[in-house]
Amino acid sequence: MKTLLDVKNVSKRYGQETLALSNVNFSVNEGEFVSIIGPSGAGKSTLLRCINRMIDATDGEIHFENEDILKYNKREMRRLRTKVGMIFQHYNLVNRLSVIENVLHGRLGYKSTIAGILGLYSEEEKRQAIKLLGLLGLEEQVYKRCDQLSGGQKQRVGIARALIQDPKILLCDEPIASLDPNASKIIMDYLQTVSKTMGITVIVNLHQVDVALNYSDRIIGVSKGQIVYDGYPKDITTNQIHSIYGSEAGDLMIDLGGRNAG
Ligand SMILES: Nc1ncnc2c1ncn2[C@@H]1O[C@H](COP(=O)(O)OP(=O)(O)OP(=O)(O)O)[C@@H](O)[C@H]1O
Repeated sequence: MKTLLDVKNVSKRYGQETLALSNVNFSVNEGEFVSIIGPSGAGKSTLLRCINRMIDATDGEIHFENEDILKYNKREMRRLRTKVGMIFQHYNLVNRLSVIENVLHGRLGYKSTIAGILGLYSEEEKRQAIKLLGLLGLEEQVYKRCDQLSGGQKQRVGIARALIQDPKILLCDEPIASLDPNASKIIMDYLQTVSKTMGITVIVNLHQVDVALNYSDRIIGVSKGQIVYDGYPKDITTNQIHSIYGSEAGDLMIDLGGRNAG
């Protein structure tokens, strides 16, 4: 297995008081599906934002395809961003634009500013957008405005927009937090398909422990900015879930099927 991402001794401070990440270490292999779980404020979003350099880690190294991305200049950062697809809780779509226009925005990282502003996309890019929307079950929605879609459909547009970048990795920050259980299942199934059939690595921040256990190759548990679990879903115990969630654990409905009690 080839390592795609290697996070070494990463810390992130906001101002003087908040140490959001403290000496975080983990690596992710190509094609792996990893869920990051932990209570509110544990540092999950901060971690994803450091990986795509939306924010800068205060300390440590982040290697992506064996290069330290914290040393990247602007041009290298632009190249990195085309390889990293982002999926957001609130979709981050332009609601007044059509579905296909939103998907094509995923190509902007490959274009000059002028071509981007003028919305100049090739026929091949448009064909690819329509193909991806078809794969995500949105063939009927291609020319609709995004504000006419359900939450689950919007998130599928978000996935299509990320995939048209031709990414190596998808970073998904609470992708199902605004969705009902049915729509959530559809989104998680698509993310799993992306990982298994396209070989794209997926890292997903999740609040729902049961979903993380069902879908992931690996679980990373974060508490107070530190990794407190890194292993297979099948090996996680109720005690470990309690140590990840602390006092919030009692509110979680976790069914480990009696396998890992203790
Ligand atoms: N821009 C910021 N400025 C200052 N502090 C911040 C900022 N963003 C996050 N924090 C703090 O850093 C810590 C980690 O926050 P983060 O959003 O990464 O946690 P999280 O695990 O993603 O939480 P949630 O599940 O609620 O989204 C929290 O204490 C938060 O208040």
